[in-house]
Amino acid sequence: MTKGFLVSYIFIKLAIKNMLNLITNQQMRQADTYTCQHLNIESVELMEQAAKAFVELFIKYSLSDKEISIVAGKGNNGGDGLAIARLLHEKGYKHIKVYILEKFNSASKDFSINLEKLQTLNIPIVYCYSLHDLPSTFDVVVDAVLGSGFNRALDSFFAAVFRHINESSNFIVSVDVPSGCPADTFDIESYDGIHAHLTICFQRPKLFFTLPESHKVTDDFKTVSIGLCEDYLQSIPSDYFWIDKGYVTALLPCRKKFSHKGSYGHVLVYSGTKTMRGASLLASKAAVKMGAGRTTLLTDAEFFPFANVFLPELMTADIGRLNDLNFDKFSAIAIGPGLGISETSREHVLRLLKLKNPLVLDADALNVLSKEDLSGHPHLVITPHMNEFDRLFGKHKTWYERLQSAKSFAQENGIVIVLKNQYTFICTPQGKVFINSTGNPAMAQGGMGDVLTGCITALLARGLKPEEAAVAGCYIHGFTADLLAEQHEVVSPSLLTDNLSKAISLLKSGPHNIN
Ligand SMILES: NC(=O)C1=CN([C@@H]2O[C@H](COP(=O)(O)OP(=O)(O)OC[C@H]3O[C@@H](n4cnc5c(N)ncnc54)[C@H](O)[C@@H]3O)[C@@H](O)[C@H]2O)[C@@H](O)CC1
Ligand SMILES: [K+]
Repeated sequence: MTKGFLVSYIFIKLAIKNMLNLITNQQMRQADTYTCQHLNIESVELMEQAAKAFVELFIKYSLSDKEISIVAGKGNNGGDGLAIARLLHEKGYKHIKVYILEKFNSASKDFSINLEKLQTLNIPIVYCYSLHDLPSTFDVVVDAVLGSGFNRALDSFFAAVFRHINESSNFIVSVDVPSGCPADTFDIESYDGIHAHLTICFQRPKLFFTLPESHKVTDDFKTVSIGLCEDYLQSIPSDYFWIDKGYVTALLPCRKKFSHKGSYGHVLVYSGTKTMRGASLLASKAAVKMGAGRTTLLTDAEFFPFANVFLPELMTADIGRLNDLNFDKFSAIAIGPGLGISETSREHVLRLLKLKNPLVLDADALNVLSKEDLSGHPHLVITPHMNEFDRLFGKHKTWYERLQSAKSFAQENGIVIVLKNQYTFICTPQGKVFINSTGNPAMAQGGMGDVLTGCITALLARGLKPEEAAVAGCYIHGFTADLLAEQHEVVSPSLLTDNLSKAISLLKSGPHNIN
């Protein structure tokens, strides 16, 4: 192992250590047991911590004047529900009612302890043996029937209760996981569990919630720390990591004293067809704003004046004199935005694939290739959306299957695949999947992908490895849009691009307010 490689290997290990590895329910239960033994606490204390963490977030939703119905099972998820009822009562919530579903064979120990505590308070408790014991409508429901212990198909009673809650509640907040959700098997074809408006997950988000299919199960999710031993959690092997701010900030290269434009790399952006040049301009502008030392747009000579007026920082190269171009001077190349589908486009992309330069392929650059063209390019990042991905790799029935295809292709062929999604998946040659936690629906507008391509290419040019550039590029792209979405209903690609460099400074320093 060379010294450079060793240093970067240790760095990646350390950096991964600081990120949330996503784990299964069963692993979470092991962490639960480990934490109690290691910290020498009773499991009921952990339940109290979980309930406190839930309540701390729940109260931010300003629901204290609403009628809160806690619907509880009799396992530990139900125990959490009872503790939450008590803690909300202590916080002054006046309209709390608890419904306990009596169709469990037995109650867990910690459920029973919490029931005893609850019975001493002035909170109505309804023991439900049939659907008729539940009210006809609910305002706010705290769903604490089934959590990670859900392990078999729902019988008709539970299915009917969940259907009733789904149909007659204004706002449903699930504790840890919506009741009846098979979070580890991803099998929701005939889902009959709770559909939450919000799920407050304990300690880790569930991988399933990052897949579009999860919209049947929860509209949104948030994660709270409940005090499980992080060292133990981090030691659990996982291929899935939730990207956080700290990880990305550590990846970003600094701008150093005595540096010059040559220190920050040179990006080349291939221009698109005459009708879609805006796409390559957006990618170029993103590269400039992302801090590339130089950015060159490869386009027809007749377009040079327009490009220069649009962005004076841009340099230009004549696509008509391609054979004279020395590609060695470019630290990273982007092709695809607005490229157009043609035999010439394919020739251009194949030519670039033969070079050693770090390369980002997006949009039509992917549409003119086959899966076979993509193998064995160690400096390659591809950024397909779902349709582009499925055209290359075949139709997929579910997002989980699609993710598995991307994960194995990236690993087997040594490339980075940025599979775009609300939570974009970055699949690496090491077989890991980094899941981007930033971004929002205000970004859904043509040109947004072109900006992402420019962001990733600039970071490649600035010296980041392909997987690092993809992770940091996606995070910053979404982070900028998240800040802007606080003030703008739509975050256009141009608006986002204009704010990239400001957002990077904020990311490094905080506070997070772009205006
Ligand atoms: N793992 C952790 O980190 C912690 C977990 N806690 C809570 O504990 C929960 C897990 O608790 P449990 O292991 O008791 O599991 P649950 O509370 O999810 O469910 C357990 C009960 O449900 C029954 N059950 C399972 N599937 C069913 C079905 N389809 N129909 C009817 N009954 C069914 C089981 O037989 C058992 O009686 C978590 O989701 C979380 O809410 C917290 O209290 C504290 C910390
Ligand atoms: K639940």
